[in-house]
Amino acid sequence: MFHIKTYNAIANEGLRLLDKDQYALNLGDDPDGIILRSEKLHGMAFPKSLKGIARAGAGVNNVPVEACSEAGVVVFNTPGANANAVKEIVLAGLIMASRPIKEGMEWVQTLSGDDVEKQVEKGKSKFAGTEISGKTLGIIGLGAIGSLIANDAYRLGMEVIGYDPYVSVETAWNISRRVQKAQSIAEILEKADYITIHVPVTPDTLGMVDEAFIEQMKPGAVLLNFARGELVKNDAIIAAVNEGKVRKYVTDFADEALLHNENILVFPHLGASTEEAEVNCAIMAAQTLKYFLETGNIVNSVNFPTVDVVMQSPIRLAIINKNVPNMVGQMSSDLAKHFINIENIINRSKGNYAYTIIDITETETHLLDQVVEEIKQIDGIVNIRVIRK
Ligand SMILES: NC(=O)c1ccc[n+]([C@@H]2O[C@H](COP(=O)([O-])OP(=O)(O)OC[C@H]3O[C@@H](n4cnc5c(N)ncnc54)[C@H](O)[C@@H]3O)[C@@H](O)[C@H]2O)c1
Ligand SMILES: O=C(O)CC[C@@H](O)C(=O)O
Repeated sequence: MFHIKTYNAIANEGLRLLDKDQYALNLGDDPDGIILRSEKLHGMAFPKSLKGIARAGAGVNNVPVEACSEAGVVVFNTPGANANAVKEIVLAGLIMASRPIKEGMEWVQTLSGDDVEKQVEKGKSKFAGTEISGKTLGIIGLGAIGSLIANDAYRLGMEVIGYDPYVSVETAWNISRRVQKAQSIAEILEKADYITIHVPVTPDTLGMVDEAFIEQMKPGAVLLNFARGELVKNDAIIAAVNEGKVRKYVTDFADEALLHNENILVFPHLGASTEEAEVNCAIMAAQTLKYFLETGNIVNSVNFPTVDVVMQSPIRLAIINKNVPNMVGQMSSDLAKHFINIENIINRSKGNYAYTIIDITETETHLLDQVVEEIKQIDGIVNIRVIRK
């Protein structure tokens, strides 16, 4: 029986994939796996039982990924599962930044009398806006979300220019050839009337929108941030909005300092909040975690390499080890010492850690226990799991 702890509202369509005869949900303090959305796990002491954490979403900055690697906990996310939801809200943000729709709708509710229609026609000029068609949209980060926005903004009549020095080949294939490729962020800032950012928070991107970034923007440009609050220095953007250098700042990340400013549109982290995205993310998170717990195979991990091998032997050893020389040699020789036959072995690394799967022939329990203990003693082994078919 695997124990799974959940945080935040995880759609039932995902949770119901964890069959009741094999999985217990939110029972006890020793989970094998965690499924969460935006709950912050920084500072959490990991129970020894914990093997995997699945983020039902794209960003993993609420999970202490490095500490997870050290503890041998595999962290997964759900690439692309909520991208369409974010794309749609960004398109709404582009239009809301261009036309005072919300203000107009609030005003119309204040009217009364038989001549509401006449009052509307007389007063509506205060709510005229501009169009996005013909304007230039700069996109920083052409991943799952940025690439969808690029294609649709182009279809809506915008000139689109994108910057992403690490774009994946798969995503690049999906981006319309009409989307121009910028060589630098400076090129985007020089040309764009609207700038939208879709990069993860990393040491490189943290606070990327600062005074120097804003200084390079076209006067009166609009900035949209549906990626993460930490990417933008709030003091800098508030000052720029107040001075009129930035026409509007549209963000999905609330902070008290951003509220009650007519030129800052704050959404309550709604980017992924659609029925479809919540279901997609929950299903992908549950499937990925289940696959890992049951087979040891890793897909969609942010801290360990993809290792996806059909299990053809009765016993699998799934080992997390430091990425240092001679780990596989030492593990193999421990098995050889006990005349245990290896049917398949694979070792892949990602950064400072590696994952090794060793499929072996049927082995008596006492012998298996002994060899597992010996492998655990090898310097550089983080943890080892025995999975039976
Ligand atoms: N508002 C929300 O509810 C919501 C929902 C989903 C995702 N997000 C945020 O959006 C981010 C992007 O999501 P995604 O699904 O598109 O992820 P993704 O991994 O598919 O795309 C991220 C892209 O950013 C690029 N990138 C990384 N560093 C860069 C840099 N310095 N300059 C330019 N490009 C860079 C990568 O190459 C990649 O193509 C997530 O990390 C998350 O923080 C927010
Ligand atoms: O779960 C959510 O509502 C937000 C998820 C989003 O921030 C993400 O990074 O995918």
